[in-house]
Amino acid sequence: MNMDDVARRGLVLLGCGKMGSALLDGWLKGGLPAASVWVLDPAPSDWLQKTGVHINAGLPDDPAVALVAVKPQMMGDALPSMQALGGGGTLFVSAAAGTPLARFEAAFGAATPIVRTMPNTPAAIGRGISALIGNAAASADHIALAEALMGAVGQTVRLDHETQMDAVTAVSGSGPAYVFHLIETLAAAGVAQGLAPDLAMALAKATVGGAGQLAEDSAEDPAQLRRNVTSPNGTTQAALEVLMDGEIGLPKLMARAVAAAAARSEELSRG
Ligand SMILES: NC(=O)C1=CN([C@@H]2O[C@H](COP(=O)(O)OP(=O)(O)OC[C@H]3O[C@@H](n4cnc5c(N)ncnc54)[C@H](OP(=O)(O)O)[C@@H]3O)[C@@H](O)[C@H]2O)C=CC1
Ligand SMILES: O=C(O)[C@@H]1CCC=N1
Repeated sequence: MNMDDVARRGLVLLGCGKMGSALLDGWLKGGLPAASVWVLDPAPSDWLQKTGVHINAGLPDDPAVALVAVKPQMMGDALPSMQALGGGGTLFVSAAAGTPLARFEAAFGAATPIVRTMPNTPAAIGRGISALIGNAAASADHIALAEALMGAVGQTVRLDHETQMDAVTAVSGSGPAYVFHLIETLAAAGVAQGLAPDLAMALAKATVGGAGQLAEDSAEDPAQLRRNVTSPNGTTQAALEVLMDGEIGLPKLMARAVAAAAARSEELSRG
């Protein structure tokens, strides 16, 4: 099974908020026909209504995939609308944070193939990364289908253990927010140094975007790329002495932030 099967049999998307929209945007841009998509969402956005997908309409009998993208706290209300698809030929994929595979097995039966994934919002431009792990009922074909689906909007990685999902969520699921905050704070710091806000924001966005692309494309690792910018006793060194401070610098701050996100993911999993 691949994206052609998804186009032929259909994809049901439960919840089309920020993450569901980012995924759908990426799939539609990648060529998935709007007519192959059925979305269930109580308040469809203007953007969604313009896409041409089926919205809150009767579901196909045997869609290839049913993807869950509602908040963990909404599962109890939302999952019953997919009940009819459980135990059939449909692969369930969950993008929800802090919601174990066992939660879906309880809703749809342990024989239902379910893949848990953690995507991120750069999926909207085909630059996401999604980690995946399946339940016992998910065959190699099911995992391959989930990989094709998430691979259509970025990179994919397979996990060995579901317990890794808390840390993955904290690094790549939530990670775009940390980077957006870096852009905000870098621009604000430029304004504090006398730059006009528009100019500071343009510099910050291009710097983070360009550095991210360079880190992905370069044969050198990020530590070496950092050293390449840092002239001895120059301007970057002056800044890094602040950022890399052992007590109040970024390493400790980032470790605390990621630990807080992972702890929250684990807490959500316990219900
Ligand atoms: N945002 C992100 O960057 C990421 C999010 N995720 C996960 O994706 C999931 C969705 O998050 P996010 O998109 O941010 O949240 P949003 O609140 O933006 O989206 C959830 C959507 O589901 C809708 N919804 C609520 N109840 C139901 C229901 N009963 N049936 C169908 N749809 C319903 C909501 O409608 P309404 O607003 O009207 O309630 C909303 O449109 C979460 O589980 C989150 O953990 C995973 C990775 C990254
Ligand atoms: O903040 C959240 O809970 C979700 C999961 C990862 C990103 N957003």
